[in-house]
Amino acid sequence: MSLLEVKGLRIEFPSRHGVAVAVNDVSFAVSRGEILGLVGESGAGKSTIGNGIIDLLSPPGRVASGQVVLTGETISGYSGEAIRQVRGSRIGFIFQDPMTSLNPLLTIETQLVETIRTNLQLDEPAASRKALAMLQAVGIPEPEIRIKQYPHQFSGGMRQRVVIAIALSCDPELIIADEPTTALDVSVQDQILQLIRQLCKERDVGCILVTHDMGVIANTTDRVAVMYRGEVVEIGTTGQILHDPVHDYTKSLISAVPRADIKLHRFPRVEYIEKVQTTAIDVKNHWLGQQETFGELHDGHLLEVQNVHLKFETQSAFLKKKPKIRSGFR
Ligand SMILES: Nc1ncnc2c1ncn2[C@@H]1O[C@H](COP(=O)(O)OP(=O)(O)OP(=O)(O)O)[C@@H](O)[C@H]1O
Repeated sequence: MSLLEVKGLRIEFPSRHGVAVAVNDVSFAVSRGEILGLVGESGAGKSTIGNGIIDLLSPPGRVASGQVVLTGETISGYSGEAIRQVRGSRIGFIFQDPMTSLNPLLTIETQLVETIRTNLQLDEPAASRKALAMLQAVGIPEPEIRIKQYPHQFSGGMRQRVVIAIALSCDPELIIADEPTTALDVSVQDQILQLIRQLCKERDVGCILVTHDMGVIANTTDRVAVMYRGEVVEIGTTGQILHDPVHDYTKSLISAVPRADIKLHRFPRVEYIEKVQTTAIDVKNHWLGQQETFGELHDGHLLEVQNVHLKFETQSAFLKKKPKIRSGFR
């Protein structure tokens, strides 16, 4: 039996203007000790899935249909005390910015001990011993001294290690790590990812790793689900996805990863075009950074270029205006 099964999940955000479907018919499974990457560009619905699994959707978000099953128990539909018992003790969370997860006014010891005591019913001395052991496990040097300190006395990477210690302190079955290294200095990003991987393997904890970065996927995950506009367009082992991608969108994500062995003289080539109507768009030989030279664009098409989105309502609008860039390279 899989540790976690997500079956046909649909998450909606109703508003006065209609219902935005953020996640549509998403299914995947995670095994114990497995790192599953959820990858896709901004707005693909990755974080919404993580939040939906543990009922942390920001209002008015709601799980409209589908099921989330943890070790055979259907937890979708849980609320109040039932979902609080799942959060923290059975599913741990690691967010992007460690400062939002840590209370700046409390020592690391207080925060770890409180979490452990709330979830594991240990007395104070036992919880303190476990807190110290967790700091050791995540590689904090001189943990007996550091445990008495406050978050601002730690570097960003060390703070994220503390957050990992808190997330794992209650022996969860699953960790959801949402862009856990995006806010960190490049020099420590890989160390943190390898730490998450190592601890999940050692402790047989499943992990959903949310990222927009194919480089992170390549170095950290066992399997990958590629998300595009709220749907999983491709799922497979990391090796399959990286070396033998099937979907054009996956191919475009992979080609956007900078490679040290290839010297680029020009911007990366446009890789992915979605036709929302039937007329073809010829964007061959046009390069990002030279948007004004795009040619042959036909009425009513939406053109997607890796992480750069260009939207043209009509051909005449394109001729009159410069294309609008909604988001740039990361
Ligand atoms: N509070 C909200 N209200 C309305 N719609 C929302 C809300 N939160 C998310 N959405 C919708 O869900 C979609 C997916 O958002 P989500 O944050 O899950 O994407 P993501 O893939 O995690 O991107 P990012 O990496 O930028 O966080 C958004 O495009 C938006 O339509």
